[in-house]
Amino acid sequence: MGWHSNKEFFVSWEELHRATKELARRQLPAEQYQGVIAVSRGGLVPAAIIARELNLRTVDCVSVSSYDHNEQRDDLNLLKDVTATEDGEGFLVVDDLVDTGNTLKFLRQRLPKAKFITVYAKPAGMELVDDYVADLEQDTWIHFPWDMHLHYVEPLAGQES
Ligand SMILES: O=P(O)(O)OC[C@H]1O[C@H](OP(=O)(O)OP(=O)(O)O)[C@H](O)[C@@H]1O
Ligand code: HPA
Ligand SMILES: [Mg+2]
Repeated sequence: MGWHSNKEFFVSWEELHRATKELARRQLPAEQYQGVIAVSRGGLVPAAIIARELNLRTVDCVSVSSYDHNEQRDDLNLLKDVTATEDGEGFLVVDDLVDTGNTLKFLRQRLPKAKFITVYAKPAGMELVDDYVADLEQDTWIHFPWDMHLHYVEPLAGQES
């Protein structure tokens, strides 16, 4: 868990789909875009949904690796670059969330003309993103559906002490 906080926010597949479709709706009209760039890996599922809703068939991805320095991920480098565009003009860059903003700060240098959108945003990174659907407090850890598994929970009556 490392730098995880006490508060947790669990996102189901259905809720992620709903929120990402809402994000797509806000990007209309679709004709202003040439394609979508997913920020791998968290942005892959949201980017697929955005591309489907906006009928964009050019989908590229970018992969960023980070190193932990005193719990701050401040040293980023490109593991996989974008080939679909030089500067991001006419492209939507999609990620699952912006937290500290380090990932998007780095990608804005690479793709200065792109529009950056995320499904969720925390306060520290909000100004790095052009649009998002829901904001959460900085000390809330978001759990995405691909990181989870359904499991049994005891009934309330069985939890009485
Ligand atoms: O705003 P930041 O503080 O940079 O944090 C947000 C980024 O961190 C997570 O990705 P991560 O690098 O953990 O990799 P993953 O997408 O492969 O899970 C998340 O998917 C965002 O891309
Ligand atoms: N959840 C999942 N991945 C993350 C988060 C989060 O809250 N912040 C940075 N990467
Ligand atoms: Mg990511």
